[in-house]
Amino acid sequence: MVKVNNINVFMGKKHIIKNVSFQVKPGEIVGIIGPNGAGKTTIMKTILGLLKFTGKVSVADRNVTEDNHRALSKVGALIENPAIYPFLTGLQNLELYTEDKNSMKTVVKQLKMQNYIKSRAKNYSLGMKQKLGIAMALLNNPNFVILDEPMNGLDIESTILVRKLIKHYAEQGTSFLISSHILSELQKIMTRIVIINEGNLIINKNIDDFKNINHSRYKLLTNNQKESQKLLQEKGMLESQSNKYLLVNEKNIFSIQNLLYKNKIQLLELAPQQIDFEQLVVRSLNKKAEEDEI
Ligand SMILES: Nc1ncnc2c1ncn2[C@@H]1O[C@H](COP(=O)(O)OP(=O)(O)OP(=O)(O)O)[C@@H](O)[C@H]1O
Repeated sequence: MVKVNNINVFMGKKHIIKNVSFQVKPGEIVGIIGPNGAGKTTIMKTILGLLKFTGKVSVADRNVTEDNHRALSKVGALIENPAIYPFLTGLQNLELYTEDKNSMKTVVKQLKMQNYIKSRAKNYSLGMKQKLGIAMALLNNPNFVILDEPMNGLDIESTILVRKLIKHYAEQGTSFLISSHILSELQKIMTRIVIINEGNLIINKNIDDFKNINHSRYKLLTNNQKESQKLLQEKGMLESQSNKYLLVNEKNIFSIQNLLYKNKIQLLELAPQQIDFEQLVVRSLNKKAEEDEI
């Protein structure tokens, strides 16, 4: 559906996006994650042909360039603040962009905006404006939707609603590229994760593969941690340690049990290390920084 191939973006002399490549397949929900200033919005704008770039971007096999946006006819987007005319009603704003009034009404209903859609947008709250922006991105049955921080300003009920709606559209084949700082929100919907740091793509994985990559660590507790640590270090089997546990690799757990047994050390606990999604992302970012230093 969407192919981003080796793109580079410069702003002045600053190299903002560095050889980034990834794809979004039909029905995929790709979460784009990274620290502030990493380049997430820049990548989104590049795909929309809003910036000068080198490399190749294509949507449904048609190239997007800064001067040619024809490939984007079935692409919806919400980038930064939605472009809303304040003195028009929400509905009038939508009517400016819609090709089909029935599908527009469906989107309004899906986002539960009926109560205020006929009042002027200048009186909308932040969350109401955000929902109008999302509605604009979903107009005209898009086959690809870009959402930059879509949950900004939304209350819990709206967040759940938008999440369900994104899933619903994806099930019908619409692809999504979504950035967010609320990792737990993206975690619930994304099917692929792309991590960007300082303009580089450092992870591009199916979400299940991503969750599994760091599950190979086990935490170990024995009745003699000091001696265990020494033995494991000698054998090169100690990955790291926390206050309470020694951390080891799954591939060594049988050898470790033998080693402890031979040395008459009692095993108290040996279990997979549970880490949450946020820690996985932070660890991926740190790992890349460590590799760069070597
Ligand atoms: N118009 C511009 N001129 C110069 N530099 C820019 C411009 N727009 C963005 N940048 C720089 O490009 C880099 C990437 O910015 P971008 O907005 O893409 O990051 P982001 O990952 O979306 O960040 P955030 O999470 O804070 O929104 C930053 O270093 C930023 O300072």
